[in-house]
Amino acid sequence: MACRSPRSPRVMLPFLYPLLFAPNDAFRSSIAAAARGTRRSSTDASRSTDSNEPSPRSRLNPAPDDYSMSNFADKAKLTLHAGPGGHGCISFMREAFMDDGPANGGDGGHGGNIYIQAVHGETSLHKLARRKVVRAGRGKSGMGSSRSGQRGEDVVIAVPVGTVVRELSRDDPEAENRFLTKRKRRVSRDVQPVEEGPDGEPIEDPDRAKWMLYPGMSSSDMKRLELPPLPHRERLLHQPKAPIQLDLSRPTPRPVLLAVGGLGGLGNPHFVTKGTPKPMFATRGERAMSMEIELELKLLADVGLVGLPNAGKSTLLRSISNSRTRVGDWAFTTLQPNIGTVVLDNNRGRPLLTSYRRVSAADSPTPEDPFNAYPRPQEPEFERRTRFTIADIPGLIEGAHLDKGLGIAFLRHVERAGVLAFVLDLSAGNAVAALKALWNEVGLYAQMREEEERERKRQAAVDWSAAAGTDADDTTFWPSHLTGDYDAPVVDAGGLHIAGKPWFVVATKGDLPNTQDNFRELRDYLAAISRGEEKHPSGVEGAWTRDCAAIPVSAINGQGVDRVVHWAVGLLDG
Ligand SMILES: Nc1nc2c(ncn2[C@@H]2O[C@H](COP(=O)(O)OP(=O)(O)OP(=O)(O)O)[C@@H](O)[C@H]2O)c(=O)[nH]1
Ligand SMILES: [Mg+2]
Repeated sequence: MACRSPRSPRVMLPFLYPLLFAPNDAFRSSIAAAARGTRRSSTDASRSTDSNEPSPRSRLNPAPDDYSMSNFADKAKLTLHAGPGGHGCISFMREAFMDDGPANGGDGGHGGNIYIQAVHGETSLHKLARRKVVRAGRGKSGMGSSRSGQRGEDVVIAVPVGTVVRELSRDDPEAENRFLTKRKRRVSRDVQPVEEGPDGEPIEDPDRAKWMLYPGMSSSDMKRLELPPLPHRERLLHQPKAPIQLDLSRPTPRPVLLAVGGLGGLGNPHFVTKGTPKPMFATRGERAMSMEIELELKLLADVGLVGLPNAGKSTLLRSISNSRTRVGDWAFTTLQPNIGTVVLDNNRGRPLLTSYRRVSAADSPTPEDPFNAYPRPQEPEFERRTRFTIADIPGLIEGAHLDKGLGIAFLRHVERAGVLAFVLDLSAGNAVAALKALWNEVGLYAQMREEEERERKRQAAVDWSAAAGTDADDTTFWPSHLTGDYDAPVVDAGGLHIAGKPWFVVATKGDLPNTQDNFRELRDYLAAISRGEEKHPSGVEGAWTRDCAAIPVSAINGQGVDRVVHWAVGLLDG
């Protein structure tokens, strides 16, 4: 068959087989080296022994544009609007030979609820941060012929595992109304009810606004109309008490309720009595509650990498996981946290390491779970660990805890890691000094977080339960510090929640010349800490100093990195 291409097939050959047409041998050999996976110390031409040769690119020494980056946000503020209930209907049966039939107005549908659920697969809050407002569906109003309105659609907000939810404020008009009605009833029991205002005008009953009157009624009929007491209705789901504080540190098996939709109004058949066979009224649907919440994502990695900028954290992550994080020979290459997964299997079906992790909810780091989002097994369970995750964050600089550089905003991602790995560049000055500087920043950050947490707990001690929902009474409506029984919780200061974690040092760039002495000094310093001769570098009393190790690696060559995996797993298993 004739070739369809108008061009000669020879024209395409250089594109299809570039090696055959390579201009010189250097190009050919560099391709071959890359294909063999040969890794070479690179990066800095001045450091390189053969500075004229361009550094061969590999997975561990990629070009600065060879990386994958996705949108990422670790904070979001959302305004939630639960769905208002649909109104009840005022209607009467009309049929042939029955022009004045019984009441047959349908009930309004309930408003939609808003839930939150932590799921695997979500990795960022950027979509929610952009969305800002979440609305559940409004309940449809009831219709004639006893047709009830449709229920408003529920909304489930899917968030990544590791999201912390905090309620900032809420506005629940119905709860306020219930509280006021309750108080009014209590007052009217003791004092004669006042029927007229100062100008002689009758005071409008606040409950009156909850009724829908037949539109064809004359105004005099409306004035004369005696409305029955509002029916007391229990919601099927109770609005969670304020303030909502959730730590979704594991996937939630079912969605957790945040804001409950308003009840639908009742149709006029509900109010048929002997005295009122044709009620010309029905109730309105409840107004919806709205709430402002703050979401904060604390990525949940097993190991957190902490280091100065350009120390080689991302290269290390690439060397032990399949991460495609960006690597470059300048500070702040990494601008957002990356999570890499280390698979403990050499892909031959045989595990490289045997490791077990505890999966008991009761023993997990006590997530605040007032809504019983997690079923809690009593007995601790162990599960074979087949993988663990590592978080790589932007480098920390001195003063990071004062928000210098980028690191502080991301330290929260390593805050909850089980193990901290300090990555130190052996070729960049004294490693001991660098370790002390890093621990100093981390320690100060930890203290700052604890202070913040204390402040939050102090705020949470204020009981705004009347705004929370249905069971308001006089003593709980006012914040408890105003009623005099406020007692600030006492929390230990000192940053132990981070300094108490197991940690080790990865001394990287060991392939560069003149790094041995630096490593030796670092190793001796860590040994002295383990023996108790030196203080923990953070200076925090009672910090973890059991077995402080330094592992020399050359991440760019993939040398020594297996030990990092073994050591991390050893610490994770405890
Ligand atoms: N010679 C040598 N160079 C390395 C090694 N590890 C990393 N590098 C180089 O050091 C430079 C910085 O590496 P990165 O992994 O981007 O460092 P980082 O700590 O993630 O930097 P930031 O994201 O900016 O904090 C890159 O040019 C790497 O190629 C190593 O083991 N040996
Ligand atoms: Mg990096």
